[in-house]
Amino acid sequence: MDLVVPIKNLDRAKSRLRGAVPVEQHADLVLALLLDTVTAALTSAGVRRVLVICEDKRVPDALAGTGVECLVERGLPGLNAALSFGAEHLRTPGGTVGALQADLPALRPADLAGAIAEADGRRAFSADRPGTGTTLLLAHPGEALTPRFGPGSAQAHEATGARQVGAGLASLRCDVDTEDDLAVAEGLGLGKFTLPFGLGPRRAAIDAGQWGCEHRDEP
Ligand SMILES: Nc1nc2c(ncn2[C@@H]2O[C@H](COP(=O)(O)OP(=O)(O)OP(=O)(O)O)[C@@H](O)[C@H]2O)c(=O)[nH]1
Ligand SMILES: C=C(OP(=O)(O)O)C(=O)O
Repeated sequence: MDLVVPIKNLDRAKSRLRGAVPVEQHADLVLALLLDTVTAALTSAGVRRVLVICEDKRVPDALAGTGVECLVERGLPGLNAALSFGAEHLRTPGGTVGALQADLPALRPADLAGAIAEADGRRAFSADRPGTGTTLLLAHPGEALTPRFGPGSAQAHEATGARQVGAGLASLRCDVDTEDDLAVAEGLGLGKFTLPFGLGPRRAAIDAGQWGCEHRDEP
């Protein structure tokens, strides 16, 4: 099983998360979410290769030495095109390709392995917490990925013949689009890269006077 993970330009990515941290740390937070996701994925049973498709040269630099592969794309027309490009790069005869979202900082390798095992070689997807989006898509062995990510992608993937897996696997379903999502992920247990951006460490830094004054409770 080989997984492709898409990430756009770090300054433009995760716009709904803007303001969760001081503006100069936004790209670092996006990168931290990615690093926790892909390093967890690479240690999951059943996962062989993890390939990040990015738009930003800071990403391959940050992934150096992790074992996660990376290609910088230029000008592909959007998320699904980037995913298909990566999946075709990974595809081998009879091998399985999948797509994993880049914003799963609480991901536990056992949860990803559990979803892959539950799919048992069938085309499958895992929904996000609200149930409308997709955090993981697995193709049928040997077949193209045929991604349908975007608004309402859970239903769109179901319509392509994918069955839902991992309904009870919280860390796989917890994508982080908003500051509230970050708090939920923190409750599940953030990976080491995202941990410093959680509310707990930030609260401690605020109390110690080491955080941007716009985040202080008192003026
Ligand atoms: N390589 C690549 N990645 C993309 C592209 N478009 C979106 N992505 C990534 O695909 C994932 C889902 O993208 P979106 O839902 O559009 O955006 P987002 O960055 O998660 O967040 P918002 O800006 O808050 O919507 C994110 O990891 C994006 O960074 C693209 O054209 N190329
Ligand atoms: C693109 C998707 O997710 P998000 O907007 O949460 O990144 C999706 O779930 O298909």
